[in-house]
Order: sequence, then C-alpha cells, then structure tokens
Amino acid sequence: MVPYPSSSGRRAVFSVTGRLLLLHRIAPMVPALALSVEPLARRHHHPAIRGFRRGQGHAATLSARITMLSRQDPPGGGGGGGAAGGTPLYLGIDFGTSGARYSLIDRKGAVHSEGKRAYSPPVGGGGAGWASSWRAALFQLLGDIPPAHRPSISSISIDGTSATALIVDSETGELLAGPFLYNESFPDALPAVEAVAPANHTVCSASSTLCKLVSWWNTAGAGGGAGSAVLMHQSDWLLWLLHGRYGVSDYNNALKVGYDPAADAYPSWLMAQPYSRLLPPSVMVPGAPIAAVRDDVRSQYGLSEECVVCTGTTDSIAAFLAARAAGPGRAVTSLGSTLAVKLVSEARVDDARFGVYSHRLDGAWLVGGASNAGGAVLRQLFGDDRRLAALSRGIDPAAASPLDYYPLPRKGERFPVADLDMAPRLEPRPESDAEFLHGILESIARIEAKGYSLLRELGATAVEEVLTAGGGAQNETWTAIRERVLGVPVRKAEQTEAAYGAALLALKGADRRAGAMAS
Ligand SMILES: Nc1ncnc2c1ncn2[C@@H]1O[C@H](COP(=O)(O)OP(=O)(O)O)[C@@H](O)[C@H]1O
Ligand SMILES: O=C(CO)[C@H](O)[C@H](O)COP(=O)(O)O
Repeated sequence: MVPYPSSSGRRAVFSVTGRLLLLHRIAPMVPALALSVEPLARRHHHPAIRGFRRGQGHAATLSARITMLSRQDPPGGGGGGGAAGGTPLYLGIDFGTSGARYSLIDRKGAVHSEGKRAYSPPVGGGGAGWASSWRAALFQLLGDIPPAHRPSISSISIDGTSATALIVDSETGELLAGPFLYNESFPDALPAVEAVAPANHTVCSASSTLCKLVSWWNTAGAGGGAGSAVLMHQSDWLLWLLHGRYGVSDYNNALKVGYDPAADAYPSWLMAQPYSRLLPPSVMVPGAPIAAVRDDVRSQYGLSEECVVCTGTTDSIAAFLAARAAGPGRAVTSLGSTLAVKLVSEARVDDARFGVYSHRLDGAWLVGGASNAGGAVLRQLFGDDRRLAALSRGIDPAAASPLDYYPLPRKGERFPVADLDMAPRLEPRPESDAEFLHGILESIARIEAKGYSLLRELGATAVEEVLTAGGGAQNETWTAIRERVLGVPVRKAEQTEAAYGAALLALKGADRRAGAMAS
C-alpha cells in the first residue's frame, strides 16, 4: 500500500488497484468524499476523503476518468518562467457542462496561463459520480498551473452551472444527495413550491434549485434526516473544497433557490419553510473574499498564505463578464452545451412561464434564460468539434435554410418555452450533412432570436448587439447566420471563456479584501 502523506491527522492509502480509501475519520473540515480515483490522480496528492454516501448510505465506488486536453502557456510568460517579478495573478476556474477550464490573469487582464480538463461521469452514470469528476478536475487543474505561477496567485474564484446543487452533511462534509444537475427537473416538488412562492416566480420551474431541495426534503429531509444537512451550489461546493467553510454562496447562484437580489435577502415566504435552514445563510456579491485557502491545499499546490478564495457565479454570467459587454441593450449569448442569453436591461423581468429571470450584476439587471438547444446536440449528431468546423465552412450563411427544427439533445426545454415534455424535432434529415447542420445552426439561431424578442415583449430593453461566448463562438458561419436571423450585430467576444470571467471576479475579490484591510 502506498501511504498517503498524512496531514492534519488523517491518513489514506492507495490500494494496490490504485484506489484511494480512507482508513479512519478525518478532520471534519476536510471534504468528505470517498472515491476510488484512477491512479492518474495519485500524482496530485489532494486532500483525502471519507466514505461517499448517497441517500442510501452505501459507499459508492466511483471512478473519475480525467483526460488532460490542453494547456497553453502564454507567449513570453509561460512554462516555468512565471509572472515576471511575481506580478499578482488572479485565478478563475469554470465548471461547465462538458469540462472544466482555468484562466490565470494579471491586473491588466493579460492571460499568463490557461488550461482545461474534460471530465466524464463514471461508467454506469449516477449523479454522485459528477461530484467526484468535478473534484478530481479541480485538483488536476490546480496541478496543471505552472508551479512558478502559483505563489503569485492572489485570489481564486469558481463559476458553475446554475441550479446545480448538492446536499452535504455539515458535520462530516459527506455528500448526502445529488448533485442535482442544472437541466434535471423535479416536477414532483413543483406543487409545493408553487403553493408558497409568488405566481410565476423564478423558483416555479421544475428545474429550479428550490424544486430540487424540496424534492429531497420530501423524500429524505422532512423525517428528521436533515439534521446537519446543508444545500450547496456546485461552485459553492468546489470553493468549499478550497476554503473549508460552510454556509457561503453568491446572489447569482442563490437566485434559483429563491434569493431576492433586489432585497439582497431570502424572502419571508421562503424563510417560513422548514427546509429554509438548509439554505446558505451568507449570500454575498460574486467576487467577494471568503477565506484563505486551507492549509493542506495551500501547501500541496504551493499557493501563498495570502491567497484568498472568493465567491463565484454561474457559468453564463462568468461568460458575460469575460465578454465585457456593458450598457443596456448589450447582450452575451453563451453557445456552450446549452444556449444561455444574458441581456443588460434597465427593467427587471422574471416569468417562470417562459423560463425568464433576472440576475443582478453590480447595478444592472441581466435578463435572460437558457435553452437546452445548443452545442450538446451538435456533439451528439456530428461528433467532434473539428468535423463541426469543417462542415460549417461548407455552408453559405447568407442563404436561409428551409429546414425547421427544434434541436434538443433530449426531451425537455427551459427557455424561451418552459416545457418539460417538449420533444426534439430534427426531421426531415437531408442526405447532405452540411445541409443538415445548416438547418440545425439556423434553427438554434431562430430560438436565440425568439428568446431576445420574448425578453423585449416582457418589458426588457431591446437588444442592440450580441457578443458570443462559449465553444460555438468559434464558428464564423454560425455567427453570420445568427446575425442575419437576429437582425442586430453579432460578433465573437474577445474573451470567450467563462473561466476568464471567473478570473475577473477573483481580481475583484482581491481588491475588496485589500480595501477592507485598508479601512
Ligand atoms: N466550431 C463549432 N461550431 C459549433 N459549435 C461548436 C464548435 N466547437 C465547439 N462547439 C460546441 O461548443 C460546446 C462546448 O462549448 P463549451 O463552452 O465548452 O460548453 P460547456 O461549458 O457548456 O461544456 C460543445 O457542445 C460543442 O458542440
Ligand atoms: O444552461 C446552463 C448550463 O451551462 C446554465 O448554467 C444555466 O442554465 C444558465 O443559468 P444562469 O442564467 O442562471 O447563468
């Protein structure tokens, strides 16, 4: 057995099959999550963890396969060279649907290092496997950062997919239930949520975080099983792995559990519910300093004692931040696995009937929603991105496709139509793959256009320009099709990765901490 370096009173050993098992209890603050991690992770002795229990109380054997896709060292500042003169650096990490990425920037916004890791759920599926994949990807990415840069990292922030939540035991750190993913729906809980929330409130969607919490509460929590259970959003949980404190979130992630960003508080109708005690009590602005990095993680990865972990946001808001769109009428469409629109609006608009909600960002309202039609269906139908790019080059974006699809990866749509039972529509399929792709790209553009016109109909500021983020932003043909269909200028953002937006939040958090220390 290979002894795991003991630290803060815990030990774990790798079994001969390279599986990480914990021999005895560990410091309660250390995240508890037992997984049999492929030997790959052995190189990064990340904090040991405890038995991983889902609602059934049985240890789950999970294997997270991590594939390092790429790491680019920036020209001139890469490899072991490190930031010149120890320039303070700010780390953003994005946990999207298909993978995790990091971006390490300086105060001027120059990228000193970036990288990504694809993750895949363990064989046999299972929600719990996602937590182990995310956790493994987090520590793999920290290990991918050039060691020479790490002491200069002043702050860290993480974005995750919205309405993605976990139920954790705050006594042991063990995962009690979930993760419940952003596009999973819990219609069983909808009547109970609609009975307490205002009509058409953001939480009145079966995929809302509140429906996920209430569904768990009705099956496991109400009977007293909720003792020390707490709700954590995906980015809260990943940040907690770094700082070890419970009860902290941000007002973007907390929106879909019912937090009111205008009042900057949970509404009384929510606080009156028995399950409200699971909610994170400290909901802060995105990019607020939380705490220093935990000693074991800091020493493991060579981070500075000054490095501070900061609150995060959701992935599409991080992408919005990266695009630096400013002013009413400016919008960012994230073309990732899904299609998420964010429009800067003077008026707040929330209407669960259409999957429309408003996020607060500093003094503005980001009105929008997210459709399940997006890159996921492209990958499903055309395989890798290179083929997508090659086929796209054969399409004339000036010609409108006569094909009328609704390209969902599976049943269920959130925006601009909130319909759990909406089925994909991808017929008739032409002989030519290029024609088929043209129809799909144009049909997703029509969904995007419908989304922006719906926001206008509901009272939001009219869209004047759209910047594009996410993997689909690379597709110039699609950009041209979208510009024709939307009827407003559409262009690729200079920074298309949400991780860059998370790094900007880390920069804000470092400045907030400096300001607080100075006052
Ligand atoms: N050239 C391209 N044209 C259209 N879509 C693309 C292209 N390259 C990548 N994509 C899409 O981008 C998506 C991945 O983008 P990303 O922003 O990483 O998404 P997420 O964070 O949701 O996983 C994939 O679903 C893929 O289909
Ligand atoms: O679809 C998603 C997956 O990438 C988004 O995370 C999410 O639905 C968008 O939510 P929000 O508008 O709260 O950022």
